[in-house]
Amino acid sequence: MVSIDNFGISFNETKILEDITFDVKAGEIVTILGASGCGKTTILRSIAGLQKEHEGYICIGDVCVSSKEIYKKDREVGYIFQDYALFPHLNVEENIAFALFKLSKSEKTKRVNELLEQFNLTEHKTKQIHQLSGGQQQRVAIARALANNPKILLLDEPFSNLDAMLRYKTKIWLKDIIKQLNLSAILVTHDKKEALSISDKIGIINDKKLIQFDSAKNIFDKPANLYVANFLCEINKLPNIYLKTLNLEIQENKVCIVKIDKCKLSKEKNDFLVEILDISFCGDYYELIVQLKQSKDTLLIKMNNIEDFKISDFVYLHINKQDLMIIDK
Ligand SMILES: Nc1ncnc2c1ncn2[C@@H]1O[C@H](COP(=O)(O)OP(=O)(O)OP(=O)(O)O)[C@@H](O)[C@H]1O
Repeated sequence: MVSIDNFGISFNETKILEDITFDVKAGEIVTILGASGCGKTTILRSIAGLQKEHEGYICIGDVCVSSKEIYKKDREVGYIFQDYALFPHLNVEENIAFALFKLSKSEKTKRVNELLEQFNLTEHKTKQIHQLSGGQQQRVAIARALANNPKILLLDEPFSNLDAMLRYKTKIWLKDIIKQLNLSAILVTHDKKEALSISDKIGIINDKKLIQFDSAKNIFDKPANLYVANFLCEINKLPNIYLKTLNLEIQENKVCIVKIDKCKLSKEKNDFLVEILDISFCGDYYELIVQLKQSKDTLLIKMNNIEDFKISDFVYLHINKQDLMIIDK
């Protein structure tokens, strides 16, 4: 297990992160999500011991490895970097062996062979890195990160260099390895769909803080605030006129949202007449932009079937009351 407690960091006297607290249990995958530059990689680097100066504590198991008072360089951490950071002048087996400098020659050979076998790399062991495909390079990076049997696995955008199918397969494969080896894994990605599908828990960072940390399902179903909802889900913020018509009163600091696939259009009459401003074909669904006749507010709608609707048609907007969510601004 890895515990991050009250973690904070500044660069050149500018605070980047503060009060970050979360745990990753053995066998658990946690994904850190947030806008570019919010500090995701900095968290991974600090856990790996590559970023020495920070506030708070990082503990691996029962041992505090990082605080103002203690700094333990030797941590049981494997790190898969975004660009894999493989050594171009070393071949596959040498790249993997590099992590095993503490072992004797015979122990090293034994472990490298085990890893080559486990990661299906034996036939490529003497190849240079540039002679490998993206997926093979990634397997070398994973083998190297796991060579010393770490307890913690850190993954920075591990799938970004792979095509869609390989990305999907690798995600399942990596998830299995993490569960089998009972690792605590922390992953950084920009891909929200990937985060939802691979993670046991997701942490969202905004404005230096961890604003929500929960299971993927809970975050998706109950985003803590408008930032999380906008970041992870596709939503509409419902305009005041909509709420007024429904006699729905909400506090000043709250907003009412609805997911775009929960908004339906039909010719069946109700209070919410809308004009269809645009229809986009998106493969297996359509996206429509509609404008409320009463207020000129626009909403985005996702529908599988648009019947015979056309741009400039006037139709009615239907949203079930149970699909409305009232959350913090
Ligand atoms: N060693 C450093 N010295 C100064 N500033 C740094 C240093 N490392 C990171 N930063 C700054 O800290 C902020 C967070 O960087 P970080 O790489 O952790 O962000 P990120 O969320 O991983 O970004 P991205 O999603 O774009 O990879 C950025 O503004 C970055 O410029």
